[in-house]
Amino acid sequence: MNTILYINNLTKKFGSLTAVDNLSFTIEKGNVYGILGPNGSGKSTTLGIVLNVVNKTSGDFQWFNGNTSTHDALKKVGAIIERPNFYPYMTAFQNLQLVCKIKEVSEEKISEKLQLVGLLDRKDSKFSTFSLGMKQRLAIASALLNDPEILILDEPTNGLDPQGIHQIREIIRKIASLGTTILLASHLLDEVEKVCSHVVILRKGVSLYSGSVDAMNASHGFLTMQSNSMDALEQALEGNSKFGNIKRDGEYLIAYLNQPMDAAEVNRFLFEKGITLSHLVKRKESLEEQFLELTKQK
Ligand SMILES: Nc1ncnc2c1ncn2[C@@H]1O[C@H](COP(=O)(O)OP(=O)(O)OP(=O)(O)O)[C@@H](O)[C@H]1O
Repeated sequence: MNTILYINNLTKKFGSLTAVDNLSFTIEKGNVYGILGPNGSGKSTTLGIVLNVVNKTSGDFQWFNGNTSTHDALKKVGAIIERPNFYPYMTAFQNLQLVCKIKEVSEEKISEKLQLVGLLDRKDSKFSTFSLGMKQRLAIASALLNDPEILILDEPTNGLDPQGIHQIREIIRKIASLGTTILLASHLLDEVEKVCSHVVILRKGVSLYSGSVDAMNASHGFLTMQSNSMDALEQALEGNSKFGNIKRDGEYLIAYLNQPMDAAEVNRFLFEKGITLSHLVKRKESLEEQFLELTKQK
């Protein structure tokens, strides 16, 4: 495995508030990672720490197997963590020329990157005439000028209209397909589901889930049940390790599965315990339901 970033027990406190709490995860080359969480869950703080603009309180992180200093490693990182800001009276091309000078890279890359973000035909337009979506696309082109190993984006589609959102997501997918690793922070589950292969779900700085989006989708689902003896039903389910979280929801009991189990097997198990069901429905949670469930708990 080719590790791009390794984060181990990272913690950031602002006074008494713990913004990032013992966070650990690893970014491997070639994947698209999402840090997903509601506002204030610590996404931007985490990105700030690994980009050396926020000081950590404890824990560590290591870029590229620790073979280079963070300062040198960050030369191989492209990041957009603020609203795109360029010179308004200069054209897209002129702005990127300036970035090339600062980054000490060849201007030959400019057309290639403008093409990638769909702005080549607007290269001679002034930045001030760009829509927010175009500004964001120019920022992506700018961050890619030195062909970074990883592109970091903080809420890349914030404030954009549906078409702008679609364009940015398509561009992210294209960049990933060309081999660049991507880390993006988002509060939009839908965005992470559409764009990312891996996800770290944060709530109040704590990681609730870390793994592939597919594995999360492949949860074993849950059952909604009703019986004339709800207490006996609850007790029977609690005594079987195949069931995880069990909770009352109005007249129903909801039981999440730890392992695969079909409705017939559940029915048989309960019947053998002397419990008959008046309602039994098995459902698979959507990623959204899982996300809401995860961020609600604890
Ligand atoms: N400089 C700071 N001083 C004090 N508290 C801060 C500072 N920066 C962030 N915080 C707090 O840390 C917590 C995490 O903030 P952070 O911006 O990392 O969350 P986020 O998940 O990126 O949310 P958002 O999408 O709203 O920016 C919040 O409670 C925030 O108020």
